Amino acid sequence: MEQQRVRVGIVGPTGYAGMELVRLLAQHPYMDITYLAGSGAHTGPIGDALPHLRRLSKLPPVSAFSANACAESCDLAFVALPSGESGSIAVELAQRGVRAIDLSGDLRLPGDVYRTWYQREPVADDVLARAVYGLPELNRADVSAASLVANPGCYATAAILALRPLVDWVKSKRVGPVVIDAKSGATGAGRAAKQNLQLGELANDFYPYRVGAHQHTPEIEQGLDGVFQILLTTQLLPIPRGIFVSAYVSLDPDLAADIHARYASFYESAPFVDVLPPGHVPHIKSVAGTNDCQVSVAWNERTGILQVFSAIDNLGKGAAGQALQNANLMCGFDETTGLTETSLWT
Ligand SMILES: NC(=O)C1=CN([C@@H]2O[C@H](COP(=O)(O)OP(=O)(O)OC[C@H]3O[C@@H](n4cnc5c(N)ncnc54)[C@H](OP(=O)(O)O)[C@@H]3O)[C@@H](O)[C@H]2O)C=CC1
Ligand SMILES: CC(=O)N[C@@H](CCC(=O)OP(=O)(O)O)C(=O)O
Repeated sequence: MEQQRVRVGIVGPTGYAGMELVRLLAQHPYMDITYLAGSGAHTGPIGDALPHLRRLSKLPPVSAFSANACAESCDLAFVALPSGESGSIAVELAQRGVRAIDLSGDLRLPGDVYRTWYQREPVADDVLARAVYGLPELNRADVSAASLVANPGCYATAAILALRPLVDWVKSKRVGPVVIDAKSGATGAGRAAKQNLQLGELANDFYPYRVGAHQHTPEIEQGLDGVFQILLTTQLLPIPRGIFVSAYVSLDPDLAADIHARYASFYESAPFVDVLPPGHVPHIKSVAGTNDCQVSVAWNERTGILQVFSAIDNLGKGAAGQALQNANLMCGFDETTGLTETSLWT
C-alpha cells in the first residue's frame, strides 16, 4: 500500500535547528516541505539565506510567519524559534488542527517551574497539560498519539538517556545527588550574534556557564521521575556541534554487578541508543550529523562510583533529529525513517 504523504512546515528554518530540519526533511521519503517561515528578516529562496541549501531549489520560499498560511499548507509543523516565542506559536497551530512539535523549552515543564528557571511567563496550564514530552525512548506510545509535542532540550536528552536505565532500580534505595558534567558545541547557543560566540572569544578556551542556574536542571530531574537530585555543570566547547555528558552516581555495589548488561537490555529496542561494549567510550565525532546517542558505563569499584558517558549531536538527537523521530511516530511511520545517516566523523 502506498504511504500517505505528509505536508510539513518549518517555522524558523534560518536558525541552526531549523536548517538541520530542512536538510533532513528534504530527503524524507514520505514528507514534503510545503511551508517555510521566520520573523520576516529573511524572505525568498532558502538558498539565498543559506548557501548550503541552494540545491534544494524546489522548496517553497521563506515568508514571514502567518498562522493562517501555515495551517492551510501543512499537516504538521516544526516550530524552532527562541524560547518565549516558540511555544505559543506551536500551541496556536495545534489548536488549528496542525500537529505541532515545539523545539524550544516553552512546553517542557510545569508552568511554575518554567517561570522560575526561564524567568518568563509560561503558557496556560491547561495547554501545557496537552503537550507530550517528546523523548521516544521514555514514552513512545504517548508521542505516537500526540498532536502537540515538546521536543526535549539538548543537554537534557543526553543526560536523561545516560541515567534513565538506573531509575527503576534505584527507586527503593537512597541515592545521593548525581553529578552531571555536560559540554556543548557552539551551535547549541543559536545563530544570533553574541560576543561570547565570536571566534576570538571561543577559540582556545573552555569554561562553565550559568553555574547552578541552567534551565535544563529541572527538565533532567523530571525526565528521571524525580528519583535523583542532580548537580549540573554546563560548559561551552570551542567546536561547532556535539554534546558530551559525564555523569557520576554513587551506587550500591550489588546494583553495579551487571551494569553493562542492564543498560544494553534497557535500550534493546531503542534504535538510536547505542550502548557501547565495555571498555569503549562515546565520541562526539561518532554521532556528528546523526540522530544517535552513544552511551557507555564504567563501574569504579575503588570509589563506589558509576561513571556514565553519553554523546549526541545537539542538532541531531538534541534538536532536529529527535523532532523528526517524534514526527515519524506521530505520523505512524517507522521512527528511523529519514534518520539512518552514518556519522560524518568530523
Ligand atoms: N541549537 C540547538 O542545539 C538547540 C536548540 N533548541 C531550541 O530550538 C529553538 C531554535 O534554536 P536555534 O535554531 O538554535 O535558534 P536560532 O537562534 O539559531 O534560530 C532562531 C530562528 O527563529 C527565527 N525567529 C526568531 N524570532 C522569531 C519570530 N518572532 N517569529 C518567527 N521567527 C522568528 C529566526 O528567524 P529569522 O532569521 O527570520 O529572524 C531563526 O530562524 C530554540 O528554542 C532553542 O532553545 C533545542 C535544542 C538544541
Ligand atoms: C551552548 C548553549 O548555549 N546551549 C543552550 C541550550 C539550548 C537549549 O536547548 O535551550 P532551551 O531549553 O531554551 O531549548 C543553553 O545552554 O541555553
